[in-house]
Amino acid sequence: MALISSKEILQKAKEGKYAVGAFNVNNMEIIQGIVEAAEQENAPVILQVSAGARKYAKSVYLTSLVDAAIKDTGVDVVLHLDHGDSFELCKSCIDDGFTSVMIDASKYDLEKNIEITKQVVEYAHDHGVTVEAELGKLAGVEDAVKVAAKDATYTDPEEAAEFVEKTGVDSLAIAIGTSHGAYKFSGEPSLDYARLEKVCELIPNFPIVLHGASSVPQEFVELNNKYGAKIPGAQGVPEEMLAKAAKLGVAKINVDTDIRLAMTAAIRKVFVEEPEVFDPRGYLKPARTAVKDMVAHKMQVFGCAGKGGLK
Ligand SMILES: O=C(CO)COP(=O)(O)O
Ligand SMILES: O=C[C@H](O)COP(=O)(O)O
Ligand SMILES: [Zn+2]
Ligand SMILES: [Zn+2]
Repeated sequence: MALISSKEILQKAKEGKYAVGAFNVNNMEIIQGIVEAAEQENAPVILQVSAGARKYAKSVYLTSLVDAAIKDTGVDVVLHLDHGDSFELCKSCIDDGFTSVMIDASKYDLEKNIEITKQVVEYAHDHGVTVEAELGKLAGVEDAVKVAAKDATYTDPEEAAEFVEKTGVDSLAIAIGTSHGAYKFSGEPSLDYARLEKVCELIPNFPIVLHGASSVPQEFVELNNKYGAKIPGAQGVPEEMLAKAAKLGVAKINVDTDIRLAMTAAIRKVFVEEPEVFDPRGYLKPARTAVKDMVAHKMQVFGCAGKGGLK
């Protein structure tokens, strides 16, 4: 039981044609819910911290809580920086004890993205830390975009191969039609599987990462709306599409929005149905259980349940 880098678990996932779930964490209940799900399902697990999460909770709280979760459950955990936007932030997280970092320089041109990513890879590998990078742009991508626009934002497979070769990065996030948040598709959900297959053909045995991969389960959306939320029309990536992506070569699948939806629905339910409750444990306990159950289900969908290090 330890904090581990993502090297081995993502390599095994790639070989086994399943994906490891990477879940965003912001507080104790979220960490507990996820790690308890990993224990129950005996699944490998990645806990990821965004710059915003680090600002909200502070590295020292998050790293201490993750240490406690490992002690409590015996589960191996990867502690990963999500969407690091500079070398300095990645370095700071490595110095804080993170075992994996993402350098997201996808907003820059290819040359600058390669340059910044290489700098992070050098420092990270010196410290036994794995690095994820990103090529292509996710945000604002619609399934109905015209081919020219689509080619400009989706990841170019040839460029991906060049990028991996030149940077020495350990995994790569690509854009094939997913996007962050609760509103992913305006029409029918669709992913560019052909592009994913091409990337995997050009860079074999290399872990591909899918961001913006929440499913936005309609049961959570309806529960939230029933108890006072206003999130009409929220739509995510259907589970069967994620299972297919994992089979085709995606080894890490990122989930944040579904955690938010599951937690908030559980809390709203208590507030509406039990208005006499004002002890935070009264609503945070069901919220934690909702996270655990949702994450355990994801681990089955991604195929990583049963692939963990527990005896
Ligand atoms: O990609 C993510 C974090 O990096 C999360 O994506 P979602 O918004 O789909 O949960
Ligand atoms: O990719 C983004 C994640 O959902 C993290 O979101 P955040 O920056 O609001 O913490
Ligand atoms: Zn993001
Ligand atoms: Zn992301």
